[in-house]
Parts: sequence; C-alpha cells; structure tokens
Amino acid sequence: MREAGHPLGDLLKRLLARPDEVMLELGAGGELLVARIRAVLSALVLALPLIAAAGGSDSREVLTGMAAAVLVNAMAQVWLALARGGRQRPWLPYATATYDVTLTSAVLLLLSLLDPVAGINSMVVWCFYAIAIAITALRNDGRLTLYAGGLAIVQYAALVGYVFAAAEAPETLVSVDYGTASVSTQVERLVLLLMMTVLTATIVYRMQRLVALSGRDGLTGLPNRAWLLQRLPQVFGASRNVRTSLTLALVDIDDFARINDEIGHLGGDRVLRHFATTLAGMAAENELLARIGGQEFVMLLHGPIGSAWERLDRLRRAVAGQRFLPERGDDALRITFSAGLAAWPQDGSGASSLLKVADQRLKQAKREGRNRVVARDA
Ligand SMILES: Nc1nc2c(ncn2[C@@H]2O[C@H](COP(=O)(O)OP(=O)(O)OP(=O)(O)O)[C@@H](O)[C@H]2O)c(=O)[nH]1
Repeated sequence: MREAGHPLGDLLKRLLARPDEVMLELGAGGELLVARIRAVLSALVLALPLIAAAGGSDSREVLTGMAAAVLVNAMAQVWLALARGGRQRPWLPYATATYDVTLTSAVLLLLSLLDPVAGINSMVVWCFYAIAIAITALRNDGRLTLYAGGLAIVQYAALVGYVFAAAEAPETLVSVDYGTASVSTQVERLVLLLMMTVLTATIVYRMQRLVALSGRDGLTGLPNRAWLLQRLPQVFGASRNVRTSLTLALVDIDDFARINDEIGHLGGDRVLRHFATTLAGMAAENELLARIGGQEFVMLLHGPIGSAWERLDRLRRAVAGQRFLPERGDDALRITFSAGLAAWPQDGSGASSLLKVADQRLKQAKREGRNRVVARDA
C-alpha cells in the first residue's frame, strides 16, 4: 500500500475520501448501534419531567417537558427503524448527525430564552455536542465526523452571537445559577468543539487504517479472505436487485511448491506479486479480486459462466505462453495456472456454496493435468 507524502495530507485525503465498501458496511452496523444508544438515552430523558414533577415544579413546565421527551423518544424510534435497513439509505448518518447536533442547539436556544446565560453557559447540554461528534466515529466515515463537527461549531457560534446581540449590555451577562457569560469562555468552547472534531476524525482515520490493514494481503496488496467474505454478500444482494449473473473463479498457480524449490521463497513471492498484477489487469474495475491463500486467488467476474470461462481461458493461454524472469540473471520461468468456476446463482446463492463448487472444479482441473479452466463437473 502506498503511503502519501505527508501524514497530515494523508489523514485529510483519507478522511475526505469515500470509505471502502466493507468500511461502509461496518459503518451501517455503527449507525444501528448509535440508534440503539440514542433510543436508550431518549428513554432516560422521559424521567426528567417526572423528577421535576416530584420536586414540585410548575405543572405547565412539567407538561411541556413531558411533551418534548415524548417527541424525542418518537424520533429516536424512527431513526432506529430506519437504521435497521442497513445501507439502503446512505443519507441516514447525515440526517441523524444533523438531528443530534440541532437538537442540542435547540435545547440551548430554549434555555437562552428563559435565561440568556443558561443558553451559553450550560455545561451538561453543551456536552451533547461533544457526544454527537464522538459517536460519528462508530460510522467509520471521516466525512461525517467533519460534517458533524463543522455543524456543531457553526450552530453554537450562531447561538452565542444571537445571545450577545440580543443582550442589552453584553458585558453584564450574569446569572445566579450559571455565572457570568464572557466572550473568551465562548471562544474556548468553540475551540474545544474543534479539538473534539479533530480528535474524533483522527480516531476514524486510525480505525480505517486498521480495517484496511486487516482486510489486505501484505504481499500483493490485494484484499484477503476476510475482506472477500464480508464483501460477497453485498455484491450478491446488489446483483439480485438488477438480475445480473456472476461467476466466481478460484484460480491457483500450478506446481508452486516446485517454483519455490527452484527459485527460493523470495522468488516465489515475486511470482505471486507478478501473477496478482496479471489477474488485476484482466479484472474490470467493478469486479473483485482477492488472494485467499498461499497461491490461491478468487475473482468475481460479471456475466454468465460461459463468457467468464472464455476470458479466463484466454488469460490462461497468454500466461502459459509468456516467460517470467524472477530476477536478472535467473532462468526465465514458465508459469501456468488452473481455475475452477462456479455460476451465481445457479451453482449456489452464497459465498461458501460457490467456493465449494469452484474448489471441486479446480481439483478436477488439477487432476486432469493442470493448466486448464473447468466450468462444469466431469
Ligand atoms: N513464496 C511463497 N510461497 C508460499 C506462500 N504461501 C504459500 N506458499 C507455498 O506454496 C506452496 C503450495 O504448495 P501446494 O499446496 O503443494 O501446491 P502446488 O505445489 O502449487 O501444487 P498444485 O496446486 O497441485 O499445482 C507451498 O510450498 C507453500 O510453502 C507465500 O506467501 N510465498
């Protein structure tokens, strides 16, 4: 994997980039988790007007609080129901982040209408900005963190501006319960929100790096088996919707143990990298390629098994006809491969059934003498 020149440049580039499909899938799981946390927190909010009522508060205030708490709970249930749809709604994380931040601003605005200093000096409600920014980390999308942080800073700055502009004497904004409101404290709060955003964005970046590393094969840079098994169900789901056919190919370099014996393990590694590049050259942009074991690769090709066979067999002939020079001075090496194909959905509707069929056909290709592509059972 290529590193960008400057760590900060790399961080910003990665944060602003669309995350990898597997990352987005994990992020959809994070969205559901956030929706569940929001539902639990909202249920706790219901207790606040009841506590106020027990404390002898004004019945109108209690009823208003109750109505607001019910509304917050109803919204939390709506977000939860939408989050259960997985990645069907790409706008959902943005909608919920907007909701979380704007709800915090709305409560602060309400407080400021009762007592201007309460609106901008309240610590507890203000902390919900920080929570709203922090939980975007669970969605694995840096763009969302930057959006939520930016929104919180803009909304809070607007609220502070409004409170100071509306005050008759801004220098004497004092409250018995909330102390003195000063411009410097408010600037500090805005800086804290910025720090929270940068911190959360850095966590997202690190998480993305870890997921990317755990889903990649270190030698070839291709996705590995874990990544492939996460990704395949989504691809099958998308293809089911548009009714296209797919072909899974299990591709295996022939006699690789002998190649290792002849040119050494490092030479074998070079062969693997060269072969991975050759396969990648054949795959279309939206087709999958992964290294799932030693000398074993999986390709997911678009189209019926017949045309996939033609493409792979053409590649097989081309590879067998070329010679690979592992290192200057070495003897040129002839590489061949065998492949077993399985058609989706005819040979299996899931990853494991397709891999099983493709493996049987690969074994058949090896039994029949290697250097061949098998697309149906003997
Ligand atoms: N250089 C190198 N060799 C590897 C790597 N992973 C696995 N191998 C070797 O790949 C070889 C696989 O051998 P086999 O499973 O017998 O397969 P084969 O020799 O290709 O035989 P057929 O598949 O039947 O054609 C073993 O010698 C492994 O040590 C790797 O990352 N680098």
